[in-house]
Amino acid sequence: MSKTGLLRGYVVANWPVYLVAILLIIASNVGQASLPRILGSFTDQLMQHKIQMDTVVQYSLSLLAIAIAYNLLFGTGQFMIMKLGRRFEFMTRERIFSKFSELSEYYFSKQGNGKLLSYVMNDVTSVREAISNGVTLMTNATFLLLSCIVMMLLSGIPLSLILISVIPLLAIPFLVVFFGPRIRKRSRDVQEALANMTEAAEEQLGGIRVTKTFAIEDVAQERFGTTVDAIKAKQLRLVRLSSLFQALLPLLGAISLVVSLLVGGILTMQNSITLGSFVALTLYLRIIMGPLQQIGNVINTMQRSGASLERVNDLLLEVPDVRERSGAQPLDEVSDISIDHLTFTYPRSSSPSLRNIQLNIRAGRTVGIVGRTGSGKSTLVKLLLRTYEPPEGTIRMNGTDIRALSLESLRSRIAYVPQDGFLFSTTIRDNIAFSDRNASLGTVEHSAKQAMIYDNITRFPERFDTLLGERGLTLSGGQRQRTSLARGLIKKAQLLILDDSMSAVDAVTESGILRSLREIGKGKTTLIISHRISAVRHADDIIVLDQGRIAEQGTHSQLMAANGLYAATYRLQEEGLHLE
Ligand SMILES: Nc1ncnc2c1ncn2[C@@H]1O[C@H](COP(=O)(O)OP(=O)(O)OP(=O)(O)O)[C@@H](O)[C@H]1O
Repeated sequence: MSKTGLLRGYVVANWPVYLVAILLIIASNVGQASLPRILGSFTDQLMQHKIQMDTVVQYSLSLLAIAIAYNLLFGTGQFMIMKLGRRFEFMTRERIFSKFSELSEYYFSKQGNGKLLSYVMNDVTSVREAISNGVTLMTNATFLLLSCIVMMLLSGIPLSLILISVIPLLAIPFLVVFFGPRIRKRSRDVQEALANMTEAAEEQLGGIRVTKTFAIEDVAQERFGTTVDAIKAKQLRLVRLSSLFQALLPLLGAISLVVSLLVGGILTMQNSITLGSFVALTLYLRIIMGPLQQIGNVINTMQRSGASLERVNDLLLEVPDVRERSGAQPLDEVSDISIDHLTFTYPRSSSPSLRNIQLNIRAGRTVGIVGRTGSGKSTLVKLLLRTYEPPEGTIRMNGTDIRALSLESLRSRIAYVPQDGFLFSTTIRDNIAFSDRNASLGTVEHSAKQAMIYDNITRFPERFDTLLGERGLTLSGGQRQRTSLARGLIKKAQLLILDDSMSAVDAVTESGILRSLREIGKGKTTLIISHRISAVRHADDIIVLDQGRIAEQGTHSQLMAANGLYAATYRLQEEGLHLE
């Protein structure tokens, strides 16, 4: 797809409708362009005192018929084009959203949500305006102009007079060529500044609680002000240029009217042309002024939307970092997982986050992963889920490289519970039954019990139908974490990964959840990542990560006997518990 392929594709797919709409607009213009001719001939008959009452009525009815026909034809054509524009808007928003679902975490970490929202809102609207108003006005202006010139010739106005009068208009294409690209460039700058502002607004709103607790509203305001100032400057640059362009076109129209008055007036005085022709000529030029103003407007809009269209196209052309190979195999079940010489460096990072990891996880076992913050625990999980692509051949499930598996089958076999489980603005029930919308209330309740959140939920007046988020209740950090845990536990997956998912619960609740996990974990492979040794001590195998390497590995008792990093951490945490 080229830079404008999205729009071209749409227009090509809908060409019959566009064609009919454009023909209707053209027909309406032809009708309107006959007005001055009729008025010119009326003037001539008036001058020759040939006018009777029935002629006056006839002329009036002709004008009325033209007006009605114009409105019907133009209105229908415009409606068809506007409708296509709206459809384009909806379709593009859907395509952008589906692109968002395709793109990987790395892309989102580079862009920021505000910028992406700006694509969906500002850019798509701008393109829609151009293809709705733009196509209508451009067709209208071009054909009204052409029809007027043809009608002038048909009205018996001498060709030389028409040519002299329209000479100033020949400058229009040059102005378009000069101003067009410049307006487009400045429009792109404005759209990018708008995206930055949306991003800044989103960030400031997201962090408003932190800002308030630190009492630094002034600093936040100033930061936001800087992004607004950037838009102001860029928008001013754009407005200056587009206003100049828009003013020049009617000026050319006015010059052409002056020329026609001057030359036409002299010719009329010399009786070289009739008064009717003179009236018709000036009326035609007057009619042409409208389209000229419109063309300026439309070209401005089109240049602006051209910049937006390029941005939307760039987004749609973005190739996801993690993508499925052609012929990707489905993963039927997760049995053994083998990790072989896995070294991984994040795209914008200079040093590896994981170094030479060698690990075999047998089906049905529970593996604990502990390690200091930043030791690479979550990175390992992200690679298992292919949130980031692991190097070729380093992670295999049932002997198959996970890069050869279909993403959908891989992820649907894994229930992943992150530390900060995002909850949607819907009911608690819907949040828990996220992977299976048809799960019965009984199943949802069972998972809530396993995640030790059931009692909290039943204390809310609306129990599982309690709304969360913007229009509902705000859960505490620990409640949120356990609701997210219930969402993971309900998923019928063979591999369960808990990534520090119990960090915000107290020791008693944690031991309750661990009891449930031992029950749920039967026949499942479970990975428990935690800072707290209490969460992993009963695991079949425990990995201690340190600076991206496996520093120690064994059961709790083996690691305690080894008296290394694990044992030291255990003693420290036990001490902490006693102090509590
Ligand atoms: N998206 C990213 N881009 C670049 N570097 C990253 C990214 N995510 C994590 N890192 C880096 O990779 C290293 C390991 O991070 P990781 O999140 O895996 O640690 P962790 O052991 O899970 O830490 P914690 O216990 O604090 O969650 C850290 O040095 C971190 O800065």
